[in-house]
Amino acid sequence: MMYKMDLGRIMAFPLLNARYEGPLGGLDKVPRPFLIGVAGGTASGKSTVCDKIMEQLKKSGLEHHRHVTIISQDSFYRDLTAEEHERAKKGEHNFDHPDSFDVELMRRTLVDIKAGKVMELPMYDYIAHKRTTKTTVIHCADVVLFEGILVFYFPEIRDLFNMRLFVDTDPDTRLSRRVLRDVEERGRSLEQILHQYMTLVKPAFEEFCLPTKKYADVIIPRGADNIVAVDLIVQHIQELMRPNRPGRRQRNNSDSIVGRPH
Ligand SMILES: Nc1ncnc2c1ncn2[C@@H]1O[C@H](COP(=O)(O)OP(=O)(O)O)[C@@H](O)[C@H]1O
Ligand SMILES: Nc1ccn([C@@H]2O[C@H](COP(=O)(O)O)[C@@H](O)[C@H]2O)c(=O)n1
Repeated sequence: MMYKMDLGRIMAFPLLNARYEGPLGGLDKVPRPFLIGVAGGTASGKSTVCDKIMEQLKKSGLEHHRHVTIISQDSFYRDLTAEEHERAKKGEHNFDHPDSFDVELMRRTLVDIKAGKVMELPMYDYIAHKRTTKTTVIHCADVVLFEGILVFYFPEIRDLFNMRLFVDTDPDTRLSRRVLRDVEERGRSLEQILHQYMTLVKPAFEEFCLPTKKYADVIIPRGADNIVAVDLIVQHIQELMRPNRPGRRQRNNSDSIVGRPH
């Protein structure tokens, strides 16, 4: 019998829970889905890097075999109280603090995704400051990219990743991109953006996001402009997922890929 479990608007359909082995038969020891965490400051290019990785995995002809999905940590913002909502409208709610996220929901959802469950995740509306009725469905994914400012902050989330990337873009570049994006796409005034940035976003980046860079397997300077880094990452994923790869094994969380920074 199919039943629907409501996880605070994140739904799981356990009937469809059978682990998808795909056209390649056994997966050897490479975990599927292969879960990649992508962290970095606001407007560093996390989403753009994820898009490039997905695009290149598809371009390489793997689309017949590989399903790639991108999820945003923003789908896991806690619901705001009426009072918090009023503050958010003035750029005075701290969306960059770890307490802004529903970490347990995030963890359960990622664990379910790793277990092969079909999930439907709500998308986030930055104008209304809440999750929308629009959803992304995740099923049969071979590679899942999970991007967000604090995806490496929580140990219980960090430890779930098979690969960790940190997008390291100059703060001036990030601020200028954020201003343009938030005016164009998130319905913000310049004054509100700068006030929120200086009082909340920048201090939280320095306190909570930047220190998590040390957990990355690969640091990507300049984000999606760094074609070499993106190419190397894609090649590595392809190599890991190549069928019948000799010596393929489950990655230990302490393994380095290009070199773990200290
Ligand atoms: N390499 C780049 N060159 C120019 N603009 C970029 C570049 N990377 C991202 N952007 C733009 O900057 C903004 C933030 O990028 P995005 O990938 O959404 O960052 P994040 O996911 O880290 O917030 C977007 O408007 C995007 O189009
Ligand atoms: N209602 C919201 C929710 C989040 N933010 C800001 O978004 C940033 C995270 O998204 P990125 O794509 O930039 O990584 C974060 O810095 C929050 O300040 C917001 O302004 N309003």
